[in-house]
Amino acid sequence: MIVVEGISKAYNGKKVVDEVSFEVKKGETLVLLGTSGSGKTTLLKMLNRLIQPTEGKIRIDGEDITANRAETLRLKIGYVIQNIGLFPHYTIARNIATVPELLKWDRDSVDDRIDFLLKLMGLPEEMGSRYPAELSGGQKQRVGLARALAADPPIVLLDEPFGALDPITRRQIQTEFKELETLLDKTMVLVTHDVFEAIELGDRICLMHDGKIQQIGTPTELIFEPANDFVWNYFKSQRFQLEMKVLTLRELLPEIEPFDSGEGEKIVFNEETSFLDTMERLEANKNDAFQIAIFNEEKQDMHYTRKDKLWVAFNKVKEKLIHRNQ
Ligand SMILES: Nc1ncnc2c1ncn2[C@@H]1O[C@H](COP(=O)(O)OP(=O)(O)OP(=O)(O)O)[C@@H](O)[C@H]1O
Repeated sequence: MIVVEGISKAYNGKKVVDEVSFEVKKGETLVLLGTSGSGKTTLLKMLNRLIQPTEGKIRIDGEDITANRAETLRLKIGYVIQNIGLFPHYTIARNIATVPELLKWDRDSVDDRIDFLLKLMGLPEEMGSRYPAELSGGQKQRVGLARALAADPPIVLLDEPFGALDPITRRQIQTEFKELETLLDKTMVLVTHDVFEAIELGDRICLMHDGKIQQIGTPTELIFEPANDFVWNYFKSQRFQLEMKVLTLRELLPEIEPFDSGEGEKIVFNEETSFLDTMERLEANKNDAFQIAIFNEEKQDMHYTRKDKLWVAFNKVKEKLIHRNQ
């Protein structure tokens, strides 16, 4: 667990991070979202002591992070930096092996770990002997993540980990990232200025502006219960799509009228799929004569319905959320 208490950073007397406090629970992903220059990267770098705060305290699992040497702290914190930052003169394998080698793992364990991580990231084994310049942007990004995970750190900090990727690759890697089992129990803090990425990956979002937290909460809270005008305006231009993105089929389920014709094509969705992703997948399917099956993993149960009934449920749930907050 990470506890940040009244952290500030000032340059030339101006606070670029201004008395920020929050907690990140074990296994939780907190996204730092905000406009350019709002202090996200500075805040992230204070968590692994790359930047020294002007005031405030940071504790990890109860211990002040300044209690030990910065190098010791960094060994348990994986870090994916902006623009990937691979060492150009090292092979991919050596890049991935950086931290295990610092930790003086034996050769066989390092080699096994490299093989495991290349596989995990969907990269071919032969890539280990290539150099960063011989990889595509998406492949480099995967290597950057593999390197951060190399020594299996309990905490991972990610600064724009999918920046510099085209939107299609970006989305694909985000989805893969979300499904990586290795990351399930990790405590993560991720910086992005991409609102959809924040909703996709964050358990909670911390929206920053001018060095201050404007709101911290679940994606649904930020969209449907904005704390102030800044938060409302920040999401305004994409509001409708964002409403579709934060609501999952699980949240709509109580309002979805069942429909089962018993025949015809069925498209199966997991409950955790967002309404936006559901609709995009349905739009891509030209044949309208299908049924929708929503799978509830806990109950191992299927809920059958139709596209128009999903829209009705979405509008009902949205109305309820809006009214609750008036
Ligand atoms: N070493 C420094 N000296 C002076 N000012 C700095 C320094 N580092 C950062 N700043 C300023 O602090 C502010 C916050 O920068 P930071 O990089 O944390 O923002 P950010 O939210 O991560 O932005 P971006 O999304 O553009 O990366 C900016 O105004 C920046 O110019």
